[in-house]
Amino acid sequence: MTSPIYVAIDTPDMDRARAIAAAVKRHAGGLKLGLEFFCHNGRHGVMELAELGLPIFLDLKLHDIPNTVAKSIQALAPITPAVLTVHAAGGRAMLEDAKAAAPTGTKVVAVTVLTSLDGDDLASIGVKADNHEQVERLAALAKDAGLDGIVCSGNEVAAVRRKWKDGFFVVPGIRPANAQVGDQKRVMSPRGAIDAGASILVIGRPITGAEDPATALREIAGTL
Ligand SMILES: O=c1ccn([C@@H]2O[C@H](COP(=O)(O)O)[C@@H](O)[C@H]2O)c(=O)[nH]1
Repeated sequence: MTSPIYVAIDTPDMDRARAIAAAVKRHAGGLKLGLEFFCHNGRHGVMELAELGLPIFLDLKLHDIPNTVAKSIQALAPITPAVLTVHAAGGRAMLEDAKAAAPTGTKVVAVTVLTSLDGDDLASIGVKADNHEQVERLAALAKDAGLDGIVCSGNEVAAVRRKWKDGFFVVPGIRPANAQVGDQKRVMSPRGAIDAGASILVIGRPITGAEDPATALREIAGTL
C-alpha cells in the first residue's frame, strides 16, 4: 500500500534536499516542496527531485488576486505537481481561477487555518470564529469553488470530512510522541490524524531533523 506520508523537504540547499529525498524515497508516499526550496531552486529544482519518481506536492500557498494566481500556476509549466496549494482566504474567484489554471491531474487544495495558528492568533487578525468554525467555513468555500480538498490540522479533519466525503485532506502539524512541537500550535499524532480522516500527512522536522531520516520515517510509518 502506498504510504500517506509526504516528507516536507524544507531547505534551500539542493544537495541536502537530494540527500533527504534519496534517504526517504523507498518509504515515503511523496515529497512536499515548499517556498524555501522553490525560491532558491525554482522549477528546475522541482523537476530534478521529481525524477526520483515520487509524487510531488508543491506547497506554494498562493494568495493574490485571481489573475495573478492563475498566471503564476500557468507559469509553473511544464511541472505537473500531484498536489498544489493556494490560500482559501484568497476568496472564491481566486480559488475557481486557480483550479481552472492547474494542469489536469493536479489536485488543488486550499490552506484553511495554518497549523501554526491558534484561537488567539485568529482573534489578533480580526477573525472572530474559532479554529473549527473558520476551517469549516473555508472548507465549504473551497468545496463550492470546485477545489479537490483542503489543508487543516488533525483536530478539524473529522468534522470537515463528514460534510465532504470525497474531499482530499492534507494534514500537517504532525508530531509523533516525544517530538518537539516547535512553531506548530495545532498538532496531532500520525495515527490520530489518519484515524480522523486525513488523506495524506505532511511531516517535516520529525523526519528531516532526525539523525537518520529513513529510520525516523519507517518508525512513524510503523505506527499507522
Ligand atoms: O497549515 C499548514 C500548512 C502547511 N504546513 C507545512 O507543512 C510542513 C510541516 O513541517 P514540520 O517540520 O513537520 O512542522 C512545513 O513545510 C509547512 O510549511 C504546515 O505546517 N501547516
